[in-house]
Amino acid sequence: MSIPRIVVTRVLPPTSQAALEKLSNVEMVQWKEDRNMPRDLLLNSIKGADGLLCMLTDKVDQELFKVAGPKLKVVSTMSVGFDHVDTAELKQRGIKLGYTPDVLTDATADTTVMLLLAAARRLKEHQSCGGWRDLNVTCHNYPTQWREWGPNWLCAFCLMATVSRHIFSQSNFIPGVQFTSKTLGVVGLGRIGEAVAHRLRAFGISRVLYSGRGTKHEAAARLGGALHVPFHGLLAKSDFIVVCCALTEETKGMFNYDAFRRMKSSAVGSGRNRWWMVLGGEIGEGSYVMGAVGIFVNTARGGHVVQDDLARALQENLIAAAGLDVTTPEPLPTDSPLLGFKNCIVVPHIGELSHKARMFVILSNIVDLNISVSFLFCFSAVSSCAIGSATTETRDEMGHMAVANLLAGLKGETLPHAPF
Ligand SMILES: O=CC(=O)O
Repeated sequence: MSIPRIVVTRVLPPTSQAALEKLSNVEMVQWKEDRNMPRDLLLNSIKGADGLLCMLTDKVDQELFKVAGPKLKVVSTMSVGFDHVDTAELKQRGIKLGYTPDVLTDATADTTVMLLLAAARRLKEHQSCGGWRDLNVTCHNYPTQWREWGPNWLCAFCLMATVSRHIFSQSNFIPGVQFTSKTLGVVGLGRIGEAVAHRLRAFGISRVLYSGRGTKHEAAARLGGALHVPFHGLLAKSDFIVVCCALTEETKGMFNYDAFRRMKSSAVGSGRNRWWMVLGGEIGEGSYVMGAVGIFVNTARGGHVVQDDLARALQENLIAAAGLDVTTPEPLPTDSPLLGFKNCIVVPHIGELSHKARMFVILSNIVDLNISVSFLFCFSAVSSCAIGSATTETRDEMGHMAVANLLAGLKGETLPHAPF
């Protein structure tokens, strides 16, 4: 019997890489550079291979299966999502699929809460601008001078802002909003969705709504009675919306202009909120509003969102703020309008950061806590960005699971972690 040939598209986290390197009786082609394996090289290498260990950034489509040929027995992806794999074609060819569920639930849920907090408390604008345009600060750096604390600083006194418009001229800071007594809408109450809701209950969220296929009685009960509602109901009733579902034909583009239009918003400037303008007279776009809700966070897949529609919704103040871990494409081009909004915080699906970029993020965050700037830098610093699961523990575990799936598949055994 010939030695099985495997293709591994990236260097794995240290301990699973070591395990991979110890394998005997396999012929391995591994892409060792700290960027995605070029497509033509992948196609070239996969010819006649028995197994593929890939990342969420590798497209495993008809073309790849065709080129691989009949020997391919297993595709092991080091990710929980497998929307990059053409599962219909894979099944038809009798190829097994391995993935890495569960281990990244906590890390991704933490990232979701981090983004929700950052968006809800307006971290990007408050931190980068110090709250005072009057001091001639730019929005991408620390202010040259911090304003002293005051009782109305960055707070939601709409009328007062109008009266003192000369003081607040041009400032368009929307105050933060806390979670207490608010409603959370979870799109997809799977493992990650439940973990997010569980965490946010501790922050004082009073009601959890969820949408998606079917009622999740057990998860709903664990959350103290989460309510299953239709998607449009969730949009209309939730103060915060988190996307935690898989990307499928059904969920692709589900957050379009119409969806954003249906979300709650207390941001000033949209037609629905004109009463604020009436009340507030001269209040400009995005001025002070009490408790801005209508916050959208996506840590699932960029494909859930029609990005131009999100930009338009932010532009028109249809929603109060957004937090994104995932975008289309990844990395997001540095000229994307989404990066320009003060109320849109974007982090690069940090899974595949290079060590250099990772160090830069860590250092810059520690040194000056300038999240927006450091992450922006990352976009241009690395070729492949994918954060949700980027903790050392999670990544190591994912690597081991991916190797175990690959080996089981090569031996024709049942994969330890398979989605179907
Ligand atoms: O996004 C991360 C994953 O699917 O593992």
